[in-house]
Parts: sequence; structure tokens; C-alpha cells
Amino acid sequence: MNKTPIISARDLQIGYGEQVVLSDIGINLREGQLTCFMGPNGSGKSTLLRTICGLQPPLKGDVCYQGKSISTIRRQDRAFMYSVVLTDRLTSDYMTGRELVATGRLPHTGWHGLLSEEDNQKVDHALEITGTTHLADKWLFRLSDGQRQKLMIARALCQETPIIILDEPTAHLDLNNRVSIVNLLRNLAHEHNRSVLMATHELDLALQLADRLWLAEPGKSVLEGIPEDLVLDGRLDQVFQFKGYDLKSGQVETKKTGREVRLTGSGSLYLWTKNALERNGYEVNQLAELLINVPQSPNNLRWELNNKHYESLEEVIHALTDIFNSRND
Ligand SMILES: Nc1ncnc2c1ncn2[C@@H]1O[C@H](COP(=O)(O)OP(=O)(O)OP(=O)(O)O)[C@@H](O)[C@H]1O
Repeated sequence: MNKTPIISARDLQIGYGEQVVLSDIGINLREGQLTCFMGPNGSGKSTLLRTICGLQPPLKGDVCYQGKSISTIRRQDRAFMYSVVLTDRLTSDYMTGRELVATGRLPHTGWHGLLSEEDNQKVDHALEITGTTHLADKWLFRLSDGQRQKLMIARALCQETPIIILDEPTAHLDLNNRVSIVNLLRNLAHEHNRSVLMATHELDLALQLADRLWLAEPGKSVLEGIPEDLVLDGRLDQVFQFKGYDLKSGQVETKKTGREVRLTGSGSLYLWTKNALERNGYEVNQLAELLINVPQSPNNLRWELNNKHYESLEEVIHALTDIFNSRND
């Protein structure tokens, strides 16, 4: 699945006046894909997004839309190419959710700004698929940051552009909303052939759901590839310089105590048991002598250790502490 790049750049350099943020950038944004743009704080993600949108000029090189330099494309024409959800505050809070979403139709309504029946249906549809219909009549200043963020995404949908660019769209959202927004963006890419580019710090979601990653390497350039390649060949590690986080297992590294236990069992009960043990400094080793039998079903939560039964992992950890402490005495 090698889709055509809709946005591309070669030898691009970005920054502010004398301050070069990233250089030698060669990037392709592909049609029908979700691309997540990641990198440490201050590495230049927002700067590159703004440069791609034509909101700030590159220091060197050019960004092209279907091979044509965006600097030669009129601003009003760009509104049919990109919809943008940046982190800047809204200019006015004195409008309703629906009015905000409807501003996404402005490039289509002409100078009078009046919405046709079809425009209204598109606003309704965008509210519906972002789960914000209940916010339509609420004043923006009465809404939470997360609710506003979802309306901004609805507004971008309404604009019906081939490219959607978002800067940290999940920043204020709770877990369910973060997952649903990233899934929504992925569906827009796959089912509606949009090119979606989002800067994000959501490593787990990006590794699972992005078609491609762009990685901003601080002070250097942008690396590009599919998530698994970037993990396996070490480029993700090179960019983030992970400390205390094991990327391959997706786990935070905990202090090892040299205390080992063996586990039987499977599924989520096995995983949560392992999690509790490792968080408390125990290592799971299938050759260890001490055995814990993990319950088979969540309806019967009983762990077995040394012929005794425990009804919570907290009790199991206490029992293990006693066993290992008595061995050291
Ligand atoms: N308006 C500006 N003028 C001058 N320098 C700026 C400006 N905005 C950002 N910078 C600098 O450019 C660099 C990149 O900032 P940018 O906001 O693009 O990073 P980012 O990767 O989006 O960071 P974060 O993950 O924290 O949002 C930083 O060193 C920042 O201080």
C-alpha cells in the first residue's frame, strides 16, 4: 500500500529568524493514511505543522501540495486543501458549539456566509460523528477544554478538505475520548481517503493506530517510517532517549530485587498479576521455584501460593514479602 504523497518537502529547513529548529527535512504525507508526528517537547512539531499549513515561511526549501509549492497557492484556496486544529486559543468564546462547527463551512458558503440546507446537514453530521450533538447549543465559554477540542475536530470535518492537520488533538481528553478521537481520525483517513497528520505525545496509541510516524529528532531532522520499523531499528529510541521505559514491552522499568516467582495462568489475569509483581520488584521467571497459580476466571478471584489461597493481589504481595523476608532472616 504505497499511497501517493499529497504533501511533500525536500531539504526543508524550519525555524525562527536565526534560530534553526529542524533542517534537511524530507517528508511525504500520504493519501488515505493517519500519520502521527512525534518527538520530545520543543523538538519542532508545531513549527513544522505551521510551516506545512503556510502559517510561517520555511527558512529554506519548500513545501509542496501535489507537487506545487504552497507559497504560490492563494490563502483562500488553501482553505479547500487543509483544515487545521492548532493549540491556539479560540478568537471568540461568545458562540455556541454549533456556530463554531459551522465556521468550517465558510470556505464553501461564499461571501454572505449563509448556510444552505446541505451545509446544515454537514454540520449535523460532523456533530454526530464526533459525539458532540449535545454541545451544539451550549456557549463555548461554558465548555471544558476537551469538549471544545472535540468541537474543533467537528469543525475541521465540516470543512471537507483532503488534508486534516491537528496539533495534539487529544491533549485535554480522558482515555475513552482519546481512543475514540484517534480511531475517528484513522477512520477518516481510511474510509474517506483523507490525509490526516497529527502531532501527538500519545506513544501507545500512535504505535497501535498510525499508518506512519514522523519523528522530530531535536536539533536535527525528521525521520519517517511505519511504527514497527522505527521501533525495531532503534530510531524511536534514538529520538526519545527513553529513560526508565522499556519500549519493546511498553512497560515502565522497575527496580529489580532479584526475587523471582513462577506463574501459571493466561489472559488478562496473568498480565495484571505480572504487572503487580513487577511493580513490586519481583521478576517473573518460568524456572523459579516459588509458584503462584493465577485464577482462571475473574468470577473466582483466588490466587494460590504455597498451598494457601488469597483473594486479592495485595494479599499475594504481602504473602510474598513475608516469604522472602523470612528466607533472608
Ligand atoms: N514564536 C516563536 N518564536 C521563536 N521560537 C519559537 C517560537 N515558537 C516556538 N519556538 C521555539 O522553537 C522550538 C520548537 O518549538 P515547537 O513549539 O515547534 O516544539 P514542539 O515539538 O511542538 O513542542 P511541544 O511538544 O512542547 O509542543 C522550541 O525551541 C521553541 O522554543
